[in-house]
Amino acid sequence: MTTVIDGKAAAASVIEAVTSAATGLATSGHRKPGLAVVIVGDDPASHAYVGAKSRMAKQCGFNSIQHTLPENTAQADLMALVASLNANPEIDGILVQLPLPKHLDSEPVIQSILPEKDVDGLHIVNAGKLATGDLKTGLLSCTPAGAMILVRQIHGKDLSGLNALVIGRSNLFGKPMAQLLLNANATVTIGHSRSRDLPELARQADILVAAVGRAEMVKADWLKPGATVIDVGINRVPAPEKGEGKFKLVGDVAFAECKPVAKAISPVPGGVGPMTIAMLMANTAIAAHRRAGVPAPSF
Ligand SMILES: Nc1nc(=O)c2c([nH]1)NC[C@@H]1CN(c3ccc(C(=O)N[C@@H](CCC(=O)O)C(=O)O)cc3)C=[N+]21
Repeated sequence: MTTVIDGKAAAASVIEAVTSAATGLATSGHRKPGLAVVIVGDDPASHAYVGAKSRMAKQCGFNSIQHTLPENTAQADLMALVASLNANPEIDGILVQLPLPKHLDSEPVIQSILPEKDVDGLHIVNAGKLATGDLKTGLLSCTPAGAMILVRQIHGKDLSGLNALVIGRSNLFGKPMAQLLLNANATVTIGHSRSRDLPELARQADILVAAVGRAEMVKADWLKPGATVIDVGINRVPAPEKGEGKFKLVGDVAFAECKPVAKAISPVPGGVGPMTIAMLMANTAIAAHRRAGVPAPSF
């Protein structure tokens, strides 16, 4: 029987550990962890995600603040807000929701966040620590860190001898995911839109991680029988069966046909998505402990 990986349950247990870590800080006389979420513009999907993050932060016992800036915000004003959050001693974590409106350049904004407050793990210092094998002193990118916890549920910590394929090469996900898998001793391949034969690469993978943003691209005949499949895609597609003009979420993996071939598979929704938010909370708790000079928990 195929295991359908329960991302909601895994996220709930991370959140429980984060909440008790936050309580521990508060009862030992420290500030509660402070998370600042910055959102620019009116994109409804972004507002939905940010709302979920702010709610979860409150649930964890954090001091959660949200800055909502208008669509026409200037680059300099966004940079100034980040500078003030960097300087604010009550703030342990800063997240600038992506994507930003087209007239803004996200890279200088992200790189201006203090690395120790970069709970998205996107600052070059944090990316560089991961790339050089330091997984202890920086902050890890949330979605790959969450996906890795799901992989560990199936295979344990040591992936020696296993072939892993990551489809997608973004700084946000593909590259850090590949590095986490490599760090766990997997034999890692990164596939992407210019790869010659993705299905053939996929058929060699014991662990297949799909993050391309193309609905149900990975088919059953791409899988090595017994593979573990982690679906990072989030695609909103029309769902006429739910009614006219309705949509549903699907991943990058054709779930129904792949499930019988896989050993384990993460669904969309209810797989990696909830883990992303949980790891954001985990990073904020870690950052708060470090800034308080208290040994940080690991998740
Ligand atoms: N600076 C930044 N950091 C991010 O981490 C970041 C971002 N910008 N921009 C957008 C993406 C996307 N993202 C998700 C988080 C949770 C779910 C999630 O919980 N999804 C639910 C379903 C939610 C629904 O129904 O819409 C699930 O998969 O079960 C999905 C996607 C974080 N992102």
